[in-house]
Amino acid sequence: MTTRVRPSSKRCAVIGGSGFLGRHLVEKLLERGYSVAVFDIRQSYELPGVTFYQGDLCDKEALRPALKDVPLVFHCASPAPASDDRALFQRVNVQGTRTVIQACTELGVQKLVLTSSASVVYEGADIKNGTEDIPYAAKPMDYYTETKIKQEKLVLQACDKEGGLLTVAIRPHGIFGPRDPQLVPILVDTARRGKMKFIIGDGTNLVDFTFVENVVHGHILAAEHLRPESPLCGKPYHITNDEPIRFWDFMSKVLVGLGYAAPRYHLPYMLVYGLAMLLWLLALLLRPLVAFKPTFTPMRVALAGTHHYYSCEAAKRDMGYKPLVSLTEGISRTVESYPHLRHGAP
Ligand SMILES: NC(=O)c1ccc[n+]([C@@H]2O[C@H](COP(=O)([O-])OP(=O)(O)OC[C@H]3O[C@@H](n4cnc5c(N)ncnc54)[C@H](O)[C@@H]3O)[C@@H](O)[C@H]2O)c1
Ligand SMILES: CC(C)CCC[C@@H](C)[C@H]1CC[C@H]2C3=C(CC[C@]12C)[C@@]1(C)CC[C@H](O)[C@@H](C(=O)O)[C@@H]1CC3
Repeated sequence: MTTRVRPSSKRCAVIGGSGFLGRHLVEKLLERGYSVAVFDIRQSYELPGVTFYQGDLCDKEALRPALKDVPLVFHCASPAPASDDRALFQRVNVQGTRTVIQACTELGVQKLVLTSSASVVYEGADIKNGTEDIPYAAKPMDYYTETKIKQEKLVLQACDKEGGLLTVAIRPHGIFGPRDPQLVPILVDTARRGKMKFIIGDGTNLVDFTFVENVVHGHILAAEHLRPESPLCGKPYHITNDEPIRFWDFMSKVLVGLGYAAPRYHLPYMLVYGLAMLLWLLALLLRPLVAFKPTFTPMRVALAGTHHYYSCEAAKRDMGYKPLVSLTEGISRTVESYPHLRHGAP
């Protein structure tokens, strides 16, 4: 007779656990007494209590050992949003997520928590205090968003309260914190090239930036509250700092904290957006001849010049969420963590 090993409830797997959010999540899970299997295409660190499995999440056979006897899986892997490789996004975020769901189902995983994004409802127009019932973007602004929508739908539709896999999606927005590979590094790179002198639009647009530890907290609460009878099943939840801030104030605080000048001169939003569209088209047309990647993409310009902040009331109500780290504290911890990006650093 074969006896099935009952997975320990303090075991979990983090797909994408070598990444920025993934590693912060792994560290907090370890602190809370979980043992963690990390599955990622690359291994970026070593930690006691973590077993690494290196592989591509599109490969079910590679995934199986990492998800075996694990009741809880976090899926926070994705190609970098800055990539413009549509086929890669489609393969990893859509096909790969299908594979993750199949593997979870076949191996008897009980809960799957997906890191989605608040951008799944953003199409360039203002969103003020947006709730989870806003429809998905009909015209997603880039391939990343297009495939995050498909991915979230797949995961939420897979939720089976009748003894099968339970699923929930967390939609963070503008994650920042120590070791972030994109927001602060891109900002500093743009400033070092002298391009952060300008404010796009009138500078009053409010945006959510969310400290990474709050995002982690939201993921763990979601996992621990996900049960067949809970309202979380098959639902998306915004996780924010609950402190919308002017986009340009946030950028200025980070820049000034690192010793750079804050942007000062205003440029009309429509002018910069039009130029970004032109550049994007040019880059597309010239791609066979020269490869160049504009810094100011239409998506980035839209994010910099419109309101986009979201309500996290549903997460407060259904899982007792409350941000643990304030924006001011988060910004100061982030700035301190980048000595090598300070103005004048070698
Ligand atoms: N950073 C943000 O502002 C933000 C905001 C909202 C949502 N998200 C979502 O959060 C998640 C984590 O983002 P992040 O900022 O930590 O990104 P990241 O690039 O630091 O981490 C992603 C990880 O996924 C891994 N990965 C990529 N393709 C893979 C594959 N085929 N197989 C296995 N592993 C693979 C990468 O190696 C990397 O370690 C993503 O799903 C992203 O869409 C990020
Ligand atoms: C070039 C300048 C105008 C600004 C430079 C900073 C930008 C690089 C970041 C400001 C807001 C950021 C952001 C993302 C990427 C980096 C920025 C554009 C995301 C698009 C990354 C992917 C996430 O899913 C999005 C989300 O929904 O949270 C991010 C939104 C904010």
